[in-house]
Amino acid sequence: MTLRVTDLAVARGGVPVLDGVTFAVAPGTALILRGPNGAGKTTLLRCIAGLQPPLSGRIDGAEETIAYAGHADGLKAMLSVRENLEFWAQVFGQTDIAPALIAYDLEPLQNRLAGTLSAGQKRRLGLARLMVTGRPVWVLDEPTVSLDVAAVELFAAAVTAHLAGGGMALIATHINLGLDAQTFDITPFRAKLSQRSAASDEAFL
Ligand SMILES: Nc1ncnc2c1ncn2[C@@H]1O[C@H](COP(=O)(O)OP(=O)(O)OP(=O)(O)O)[C@@H](O)[C@H]1O
Repeated sequence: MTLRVTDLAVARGGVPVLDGVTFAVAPGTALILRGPNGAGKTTLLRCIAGLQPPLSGRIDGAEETIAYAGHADGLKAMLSVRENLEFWAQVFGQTDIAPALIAYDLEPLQNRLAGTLSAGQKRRLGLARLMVTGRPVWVLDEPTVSLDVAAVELFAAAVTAHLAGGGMALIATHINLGLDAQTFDITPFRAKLSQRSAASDEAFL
């Protein structure tokens, strides 16, 4: 099923940030979200992932299909790398964590407590989690933060394999991942200043 966003408006802290956002991500494809700092990428992704409601508009194809990776890795510090993946696999009704361990070169670290990993290693584990969800739509907010060049390549390979299996990816990033993907610049959809100040005024009433 295609992920379809239609005429979406989103707000942060009660202030409209984006308005009229429309795009689609078809099976087997990725869409790269672009836009300067503060443009609203995180806010948009959080709405699509169901973490906050939109102001208006439609999101279709997102029910029970999305695996979201935001700025926080969401690891269980007192579980090992392997136990973290087994935990998430169980949550999503999956069993096989081996491909995720291999894809992110986590086998040598599998018995380490997640809390003892470096920032980049934690990020690798956070991204490996996507693979054990079995979910087709990966919604990723700055996934390569803390990753070295080799790990970025592992990530790009994991996304490419996911797409080849009919998956989808919506990725906010400032770097070039080398993926064969379309880009979508959200800058033209920034809410008008008048909308922003109107909302702020309301907050004072
Ligand atoms: N809790 C908050 N309350 C009010 N405004 C907020 C809050 N969090 C973020 N904002 C504002 O909302 C706007 C959109 O922020 P958002 O994090 O979605 O942008 P972004 O495009 O992801 O930025 P970046 O590239 O820096 O990560 C920004 O102007 C930001 O300052």
